[in-house]
Amino acid sequence: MSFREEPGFRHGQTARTAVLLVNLGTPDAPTAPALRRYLAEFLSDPRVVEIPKLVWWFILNGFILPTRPAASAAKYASVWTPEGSPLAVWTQRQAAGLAATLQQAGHQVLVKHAMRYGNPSVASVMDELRAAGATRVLVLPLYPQYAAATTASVGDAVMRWALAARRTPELRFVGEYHAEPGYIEALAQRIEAHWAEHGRGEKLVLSFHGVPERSLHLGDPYHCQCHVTARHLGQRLGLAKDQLVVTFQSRFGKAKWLEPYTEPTLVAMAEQGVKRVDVACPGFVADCLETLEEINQEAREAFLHAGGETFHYVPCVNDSPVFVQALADIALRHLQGWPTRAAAGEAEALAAQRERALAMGAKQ
Ligand SMILES: C=CC1=C(C)c2cc3[nH]c(cc4nc(cc5[nH]c(cc1n2)c(C)c5CCC(=O)O)C(CCC(=O)O)=C4C)c(C)c3C=C
Ligand SMILES: [Fe+2]
Ligand SMILES: [Fe+2]
Repeated sequence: MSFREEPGFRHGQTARTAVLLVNLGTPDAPTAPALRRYLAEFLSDPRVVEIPKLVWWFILNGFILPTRPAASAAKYASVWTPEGSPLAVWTQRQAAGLAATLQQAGHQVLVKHAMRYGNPSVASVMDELRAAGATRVLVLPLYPQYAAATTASVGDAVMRWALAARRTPELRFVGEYHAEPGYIEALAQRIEAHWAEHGRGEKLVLSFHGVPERSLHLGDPYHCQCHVTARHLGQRLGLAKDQLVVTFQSRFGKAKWLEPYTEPTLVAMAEQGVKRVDVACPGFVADCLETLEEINQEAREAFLHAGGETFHYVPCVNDSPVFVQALADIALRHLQGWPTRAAAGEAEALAAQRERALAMGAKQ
């Protein structure tokens, strides 16, 4: 095994601290070829589909990749913006907002974003950070609830990059922030602002991305953390138990996933006489295909078709200042002990100068 060449080592170069935001990723374009590349990478991750490798290889290459890309591309086309995929646009804005917030608070920290699948890849951004002199990297996955399929997979990608590095930076990973006060507050304010503008539904449905139910029995804390987020949010909004409904969406394949499923729940509500619902997706911090198409188009249609009258989708926290501040709070808590102040950088440069002077003295 050979290890990557590093940027040339220079005495006195200021060691830099970095924060890397990582989200799931998205195709480069709403086209079948771009979807095929993206889905091939995404669905080949053993963290995402946990069935025997060979069996899955045949299913993926024999059935899914020949058909799903075209169908998914049409869905992506319905939410694509002039600036690109919504997930990519919001993630860039979150990184820019976090950089500005940390800078305004006097911290000199590099902030970049990467995508677990697609571009910019985790490996390419870690290379950029190393080239910029980062020797300490805090990895902050954009998933408030920990799941092996998402959070652990981000860790895998960073550690895979590190396995081939000559000089590995110091690494820290944020695992979860499902009960972070700033995140709950950002969600609550989004919902309250929506109510102030549009009025309230009879029920607030909180739809989280699903995972196979098996992962719950294998010890994944995701299901529990979704419910904790929902409980905090319900308390903050002053909702009674029967006004709040937690559901899980985006089921993939035939296995049993976390229940209740979002769309059948909405249909059942409409059939039972609920006329008006609000739906929010707290597990997604950025609007994306799963919120804008699956919820705001498909689930809306199903609810209205089943007799519901008014369906309101509440947008994700995206780049709301309260959420960006929450990201900064989480980052600063995990950065403790690492130099992030300009003064600390200068102190390091001075120490290096002293080291050089001592080395020169020793030679004479
Ligand atoms: C195959 C199984 C999947 C698991 C397990 C899974 C978990 C999971 N996903 C997210 C967040 C997102 N998923 C998104 C899209 C998406 N998810 C899957 C499959 C699984 N997800 C697929 C095949 C797709 C692609 C779209 C499609 O073809 O249906 C997205 C949106 C990306 C975008 O570009 O907008 C997000 C975000 C979480 C949080 C999660 C587990 C907790
Ligand atoms: Fe997903
Ligand atoms: Fe979906």
